[in-house]
Amino acid sequence: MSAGRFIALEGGEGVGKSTQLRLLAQALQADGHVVVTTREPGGTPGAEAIRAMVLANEGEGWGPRAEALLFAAARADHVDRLIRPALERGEWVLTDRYLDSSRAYQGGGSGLSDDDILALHRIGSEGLLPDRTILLTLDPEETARRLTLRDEGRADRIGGRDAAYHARVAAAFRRFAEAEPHRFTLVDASGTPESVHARILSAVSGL
Ligand SMILES: Nc1ncnc2c1ncn2[C@@H]1O[C@H](COP(=O)(O)OP(=O)(O)O)[C@@H](O)[C@H]1O
Ligand SMILES: Cc1cn([C@H]2C[C@H](O)[C@@H](COP(=O)(O)OP(=O)(O)O)O2)c(=O)[nH]c1=O
Repeated sequence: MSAGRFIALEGGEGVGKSTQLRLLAQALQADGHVVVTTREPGGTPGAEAIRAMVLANEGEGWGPRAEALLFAAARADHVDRLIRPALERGEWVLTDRYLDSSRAYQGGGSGLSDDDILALHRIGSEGLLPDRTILLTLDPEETARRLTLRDEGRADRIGGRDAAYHARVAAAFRRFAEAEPHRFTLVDASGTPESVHARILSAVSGL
């Protein structure tokens, strides 16, 4: 039985992660693979319950440390009850966001140290990393245009933070990709969905 592979799509809000995840899943299924698609925060009932709490605009929200703990707890349930079992069955797992979003948002955006975020990941998920992380990059103007078309100005608690916050997030993602070239593939998210999909297909061909 062919071993499963674990792929994460990462990047800022609105770059096209969900769109590309669907296209990649279809391509892998056409290739005969069993593919599980999922997202973070979420993917299991417990993780989705945490998602609702952490992204809701109501109430006073969470400080960066509490936020990092909540995302790590959601991930622990997601890894334990969905990701690891699927990989052990030899299936492919594609997730829309994973650990590097915590590193970029709670680390780069909110200032927690990368060591602290990685320590939470060791505790929560035994440090499980994807076989490949695809980082979608897009200039902020085009990203904003796509978000406006999709969300008509609505934003969740984190998406609604200011441009400087999201610029720190984007810079953090790039730092991670430069530091771990074996795991990350940088993909230009501009152009038609099909053209981005073609770039992603060539990025995962080695897997
Ligand atoms: N290549 C593309 N060109 C133009 N619009 C796109 C492209 N890919 C996705 N979109 C649109 O942009 C918005 C954000 O895409 P989405 O896949 O939801 O991004 P993310 O999951 O990264 O937030 C959606 O309305 C989607 O239909
Ligand atoms: C997984 C994860 C997501 N997030 C944030 C990123 C997003 O603002 C939000 C997830 O919402 P999401 O649905 O991914 O937003 P979008 O589709 O616009 O990218 O949670 C973190 O801050 N830390 C994390 O560990």
